[in-house]
Amino acid sequence: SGVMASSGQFCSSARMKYLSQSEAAALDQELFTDYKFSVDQLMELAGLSVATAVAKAYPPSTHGSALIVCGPGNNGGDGLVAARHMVLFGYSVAVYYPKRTPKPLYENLLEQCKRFGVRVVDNLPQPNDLKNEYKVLVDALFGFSFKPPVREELRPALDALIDGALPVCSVDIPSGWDVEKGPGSERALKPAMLISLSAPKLCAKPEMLDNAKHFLGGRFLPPGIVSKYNLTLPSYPDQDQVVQLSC
Ligand SMILES: NC(=O)C1=CN([C@@H]2O[C@H](COP(=O)(O)OP(=O)(O)OC[C@H]3O[C@@H](n4cnc5c(N)ncnc54)[C@H](O)[C@@H]3O)[C@@H](O)[C@H]2O)[C@H](O)CC1
Ligand SMILES: [K+]
Repeated sequence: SGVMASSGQFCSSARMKYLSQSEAAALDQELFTDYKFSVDQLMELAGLSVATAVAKAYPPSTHGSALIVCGPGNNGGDGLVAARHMVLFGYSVAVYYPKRTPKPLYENLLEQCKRFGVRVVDNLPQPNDLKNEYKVLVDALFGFSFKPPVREELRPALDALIDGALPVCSVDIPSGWDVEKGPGSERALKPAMLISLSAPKLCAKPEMLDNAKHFLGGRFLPPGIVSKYNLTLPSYPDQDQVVQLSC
């Protein structure tokens, strides 16, 4: 349990448990092997959480056109799920998905996107021109399995997020950051918002996030995992899937 800030938001950076990269991977594995979740199940909840948090901070009434940059792993899968939910929330949504992993999971999510009216774009405009077409970017390029430095093939996708001059909402990890040590260089992505999934990772400490908004999403962890990893999670309001952290 944490301290309630005057705003009513959860603030407990001193006591918040931040996961290392190996703890995040172990927790994830345990959900599949011991708790018998399927990837699809957790990805759906993760992606719905992302879409919900984006809509709270950048609602469709003011930020109605979104570009979601999806990477080759499950972080990209979360982005594909979020894209579909954002259409239902009233956004016009485009997805840029340059490196596709040929697995039914991702192929099915992409087909669902198309059927829901998500535009799949094969080329990006120059970073400076992104703001002519979009109001908000969702960074679903790399999650907790990322190991810097970024390989050449996905450098242009990351550069679009860095140079796009638009608010970037990062899914789980700001892409390009070290999962534990954070941004690393001056050129690093500076997201306007981070949606940590299941529990924040070390790079989500307030001193690294700067002034970015921070949400926690993925209200799906079994109590046994919460106690085993000593997670200090805020209470989610009502039946919400996301909660905003105030620090
Ligand atoms: N447990 C949960 O809360 C859930 C988390 N989910 C999301 O899954 C990601 C982690 O997914 P994973 O597939 O393990 O890896 P990533 O998406 O982070 O990326 C792997 C992908 O990226 C490539 N890659 C790695 N390093 C580099 C590099 N330096 N340059 C280029 N490419 C790189 C690698 O080859 C892979 O293809 C987690 O963060 C959550 O977002 C799930 O949705 C389920 C619930
Ligand atoms: K990301």
